[in-house]
Amino acid sequence: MTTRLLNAENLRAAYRTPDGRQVFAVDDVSVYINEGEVLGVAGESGCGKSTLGAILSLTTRPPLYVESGTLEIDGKRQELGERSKIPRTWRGSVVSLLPQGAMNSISPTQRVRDLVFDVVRAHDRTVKRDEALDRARDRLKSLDLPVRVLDSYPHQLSGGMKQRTVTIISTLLNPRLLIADEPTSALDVSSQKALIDMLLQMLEQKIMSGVVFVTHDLPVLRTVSDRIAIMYAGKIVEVGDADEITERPRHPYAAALLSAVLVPEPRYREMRVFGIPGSPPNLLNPPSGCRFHPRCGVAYEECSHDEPPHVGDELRFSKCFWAKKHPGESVPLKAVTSESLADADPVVGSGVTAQSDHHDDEDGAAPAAMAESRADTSREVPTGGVSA
Ligand SMILES: Nc1ncnc2c1ncn2[C@@H]1O[C@H](COP(=O)(O)OP(=O)(O)OP(=O)(O)O)[C@@H](O)[C@H]1O
Repeated sequence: MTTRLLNAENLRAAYRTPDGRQVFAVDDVSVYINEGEVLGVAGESGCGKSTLGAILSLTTRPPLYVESGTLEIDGKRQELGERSKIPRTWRGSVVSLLPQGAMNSISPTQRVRDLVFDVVRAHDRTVKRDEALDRARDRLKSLDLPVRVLDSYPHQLSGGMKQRTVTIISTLLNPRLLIADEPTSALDVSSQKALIDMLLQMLEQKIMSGVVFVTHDLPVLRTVSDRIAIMYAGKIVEVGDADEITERPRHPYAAALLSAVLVPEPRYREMRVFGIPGSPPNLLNPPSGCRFHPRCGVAYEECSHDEPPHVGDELRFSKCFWAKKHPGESVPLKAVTSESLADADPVVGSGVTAQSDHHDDEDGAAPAAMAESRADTSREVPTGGVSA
């Protein structure tokens, strides 16, 4: 039986610019996570992923503010908004953030053990130094990592070990939910694999019960996630099972993101890699209708002025007129390649480019370092590059 860990509904948050305008970087977003799940959040730079991570981890600070929305974790409901008071215990022990670039923010003059003490102490004033260090030692041992890292300065650790160490420190309070923002982006593939293995081990050991994994790296997401949410211009445009999304995208933006993944494996060299034309909109003044329509190769006339419909159920949906007119179908990659745009049926957009026909037919091969990260779900990764 699945148990709901997080329900986040109708989240809306904006940055206030110095001249008093508002940039809604997350606009009416709802997501959920079941106990034991990893939810991947993908999208190009500037689509609102980190902002969503900040809202979910209750770490928003000016100029970002949450206008509205609700968070429910383990059945406990919290209204969000500028005036809402978040119980202190929620931050760190209910939900914890592993922020982007965390490993570079450790003070070079502080040993890891001092950081451990500071973090635990910040949440529990009564804790003794030895207790905090014992907790960290036990945690390192349970994850098969050397306890000597506690005596190290950050510069004495490799990039991969530093990232695993900050991950352990940010989960010392056993949060129910970890929000990991681009945790693998600065790592080489073997360090990525080590971090992902460790996160999955932590889930198994119930150190935390769910992870929101934010990245623009779709191959990594497919490996680690149970479900993936695709974000575009502050909105979630498609959600589904990780394999479903990566193999049968139902939103043209998801298809375009997949098409932009580089494919270094020799057997895929003949595949074409397309970019996504244009760039995400300025959120000060987003396009009307579907925000992707100016870049979409299969857009209809109504996409430019009407809000796209929600097609599907909470397990698998996309917000798209094309999906509404083609229920259950994945975006035909052939129909959105640049060659075939000229023949494509009612198109008003400038052309999403997508990968070759081979994609539909071929099974993927995982980059060696990532392949067995999740033995129970053993997802194959068709590509090895970084998208978007
Ligand atoms: N301080 C700020 N003031 C105004 N707008 C901002 C500010 N910070 C971010 N934004 C805008 O908010 C939007 C979402 O940014 P966010 O960092 O959440 O995106 P992202 O998808 O996480 O990108 P990245 O992968 O580059 O971190 C962007 O359009 C960005 O321009």
